[in-house]
Amino acid sequence: MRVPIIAGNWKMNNTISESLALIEAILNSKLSAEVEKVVAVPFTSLMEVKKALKGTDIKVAAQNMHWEDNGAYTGEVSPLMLKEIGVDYCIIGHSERRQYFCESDETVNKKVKSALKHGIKPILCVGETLEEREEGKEEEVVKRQLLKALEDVAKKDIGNVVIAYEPVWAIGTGKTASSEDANNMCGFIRKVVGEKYEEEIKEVLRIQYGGSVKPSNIKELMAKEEIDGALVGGASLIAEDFVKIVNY
Ligand SMILES: O=C(CO)COP(=O)(O)O
Repeated sequence: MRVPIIAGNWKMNNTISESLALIEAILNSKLSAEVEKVVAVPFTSLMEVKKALKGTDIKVAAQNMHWEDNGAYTGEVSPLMLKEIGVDYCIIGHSERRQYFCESDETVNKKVKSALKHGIKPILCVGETLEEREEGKEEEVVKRQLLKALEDVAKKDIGNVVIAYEPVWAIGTGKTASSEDANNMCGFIRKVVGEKYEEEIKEVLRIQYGGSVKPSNIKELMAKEEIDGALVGGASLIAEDFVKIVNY
């Protein structure tokens, strides 16, 4: 049984006080205990949000990290710093980081390995652009991203990796991949990872869909065999919507 995992990616939104107000609003509602819940908040809010969530079953994620423990990397945040705060997960390789901040398959791989080494669970993002999909290359692109990101990742660690399939053209655009397309790609991801490791991995690997997930489409997505959760952007900034998505 794969426990469903719904994560809100706040992106570059919410100051510390705004973050705490959103957490308070979320905690005012009853959230399903059967779903693993994660909020990926800006670095500046991590510590306060972690404290505010103490005693709840909501996990905290960073949205990025450097792969080195420390060093001359001005402006970067290391896994040790995240670990001390008690961060549980870290989003790695989000398409916005690939697109705007030169994140490559190589740096994604370094970050995934570093996160695992430090006991931070990566939420590894993969997904094709519209152009790549129109050229029929979506599987080729996602397979390349996956195999490179998981290079030298040991079999014993793979159960701690969550994969998020986020087609770039569906992010923040209001366009959702059809539940069939999302399901097919999540199935393809499961197959690729199963081939790289072993068949049993397929049973435990959790794969999220991300891209314009809303209260109105979550049920249909989660009903699909291969989709184990969602990585939610815009809708996770509205407490009521996030709660509805978690309680799908
Ligand atoms: O990028 C996303 C989550 O990481 C998806 O964002 P939206 O839900 O705003 O489309």
